[in-house]
Amino acid sequence: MIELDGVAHSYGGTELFSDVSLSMGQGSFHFLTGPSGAGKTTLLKLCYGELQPRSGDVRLFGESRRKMGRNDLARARQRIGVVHQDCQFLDHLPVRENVALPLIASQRPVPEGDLDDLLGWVGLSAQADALPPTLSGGERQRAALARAVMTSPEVLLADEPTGNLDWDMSVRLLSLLIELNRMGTAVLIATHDLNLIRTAKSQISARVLRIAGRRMQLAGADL
Ligand SMILES: Nc1ncnc2c1ncn2[C@@H]1O[C@H](COP(=O)(O)OP(=O)(O)OP(=O)(O)O)[C@@H](O)[C@H]1O
Repeated sequence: MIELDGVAHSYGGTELFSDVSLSMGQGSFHFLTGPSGAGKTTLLKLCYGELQPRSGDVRLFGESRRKMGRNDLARARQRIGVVHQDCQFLDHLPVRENVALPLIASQRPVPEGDLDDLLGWVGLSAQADALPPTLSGGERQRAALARAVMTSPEVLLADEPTGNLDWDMSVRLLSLLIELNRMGTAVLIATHDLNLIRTAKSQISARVLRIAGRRMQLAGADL
């Protein structure tokens, strides 16, 4: 579904990484870990076509990113859900409208029953009419996850989705991501949290990739 083949990326002439390859197939589960600044967010941006690689190829659903026009890219991105690290919301709109935004923005109808189900799934039914600034960190992350899956994406990319959460809330969020994966969504989570990775690996089969020193490798068996 998403493939990176010998990809390199640099900012302002400084190479961040090179020769990175990754294949996210249907129903796969990947973790991406590595030190701060190694390029995890950048790699996620390459995976959803936000950035073009300096060299190598990125294929989204079989199509090379280089050959995709704006409409092709928009179509591919409708099949990819992204939970961003900073999970921004429109603060003047209630949670339910924020969650529905991907449909509203692409002028698609919002099935209210599905929206209610989704809010229930992430445990935010009681907060549906609240404004984002009143949410806790865990509630914000769950609202961001609900928004990312509103369009039933085939792939979900999550950038540090448990970044500011306590352990119980991290495990709760992880269980939602695992449930989504069991329903067939390919999932990639960028995280520093090795305990989270170990917890996930006790429940599902996941590949753990580590990006460091400008290269990406499979992490050791202890992870
Ligand atoms: N648009 C940009 N222009 C220039 N440099 C950038 C840009 N985006 C990121 N960088 C730099 O590239 C490096 C990698 O950033 P990136 O956010 O991909 O790392 P990361 O592994 O996700 O870090 P963290 O774990 O701290 O979130 C950092 O040194 C960052 O400052």
